[in-house]
Amino acid sequence: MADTGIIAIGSYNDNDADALDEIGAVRVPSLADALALPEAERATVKAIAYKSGASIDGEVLDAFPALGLLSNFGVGYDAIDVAAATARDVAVTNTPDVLNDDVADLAVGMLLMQMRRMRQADAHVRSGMWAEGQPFPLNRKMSGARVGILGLGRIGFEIANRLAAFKMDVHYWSRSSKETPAWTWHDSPSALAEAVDLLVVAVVGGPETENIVSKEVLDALGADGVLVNISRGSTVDEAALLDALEGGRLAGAALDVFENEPKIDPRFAALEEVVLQPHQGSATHTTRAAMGCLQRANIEAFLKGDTLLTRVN
Ligand SMILES: NC(=O)c1ccc[n+]([C@@H]2O[C@H](COP(=O)([O-])OP(=O)(O)OC[C@H]3O[C@@H](n4cnc5c(N)ncnc54)[C@H](O)[C@@H]3O)[C@@H](O)[C@H]2O)c1
Ligand SMILES: O=C(O)[C@H](O)CO
Repeated sequence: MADTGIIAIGSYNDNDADALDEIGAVRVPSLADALALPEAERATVKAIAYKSGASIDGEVLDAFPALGLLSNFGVGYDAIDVAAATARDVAVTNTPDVLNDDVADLAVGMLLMQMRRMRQADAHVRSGMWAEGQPFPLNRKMSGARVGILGLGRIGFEIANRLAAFKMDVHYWSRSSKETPAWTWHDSPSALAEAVDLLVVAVVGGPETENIVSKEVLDALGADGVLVNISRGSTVDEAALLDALEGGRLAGAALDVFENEPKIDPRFAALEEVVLQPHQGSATHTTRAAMGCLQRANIEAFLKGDTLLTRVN
């Protein structure tokens, strides 16, 4: 174990791996590998650079008794039991804001891809059907539609801004209404779904929002409805979503996140009107580099005793 007391858990790209090596982190591929380190080595760990969806609870934290910082690579920290960390004086940091644009861009792109059937249109051209004179069937207009954003946080706000530029009638649900006079607040997810045709989920994951997009919400969205999810798979009742799509009670979906990633329910792949993405909302070179910098900046601040940049507890 390096004497810096830093371990990096997870799969990092080459640039991040080099930068982590430079600050003296010991890299291990998974949480299980970190837990398998000898007790004497785990006892020296002061800071963890974390990049994994594996759950960290109190029992895991107890395996690192000298831990003071858990620096998460990602804005969403639903895999981490923050209350358990706080109870053990472990600070938790994340990587907010630097990824807002990319995630919002992907959400808008997925919606456009679903509505204009761009995946099917691409296949139509490649297969030679267009060249043979077969027209591609007409599809659905996106500009001007009624859209709902479930969770008007940092990313939700960026999505709403982009969709407003598509001349959409923007509605939202958040626990409280915001200073956004041009956009309409609703007092429940179902009321929001009732008012719109397209619903974009941008709320946090975790126990409090589990299945917040319930069967009731999907029914309220209705047979012309399209659901976009870039939040976490846990926020949508996936069984209800699959039933609604298969039964024609929802027009389509565009999903970047799933309940059981990356081994998603095979029923999704059989659905023609569903766009599937491999949880790649923030996955551009630029943004991943910024996330890595922020993760390491928190570790460096912690080791120097400075104020953490993006603390969540
Ligand atoms: N697909 C991707 O690659 C990707 C990338 C980044 C973030 N995300 C997800 O997007 C989420 C949102 O990120 P953000 O930076 O906009 O976060 P944020 O904290 O700024 O916004 C989250 C929204 O959820 C709401 N919220 C928080 N706790 C809630 C609760 N208990 N009940 C109901 N609503 C609650 C907040 O009020 C806010 O509207 C992340 O937590 C993460 O899960 C996904
Ligand atoms: O929360 C995030 O930042 C993304 O989902 C990457 O994990």
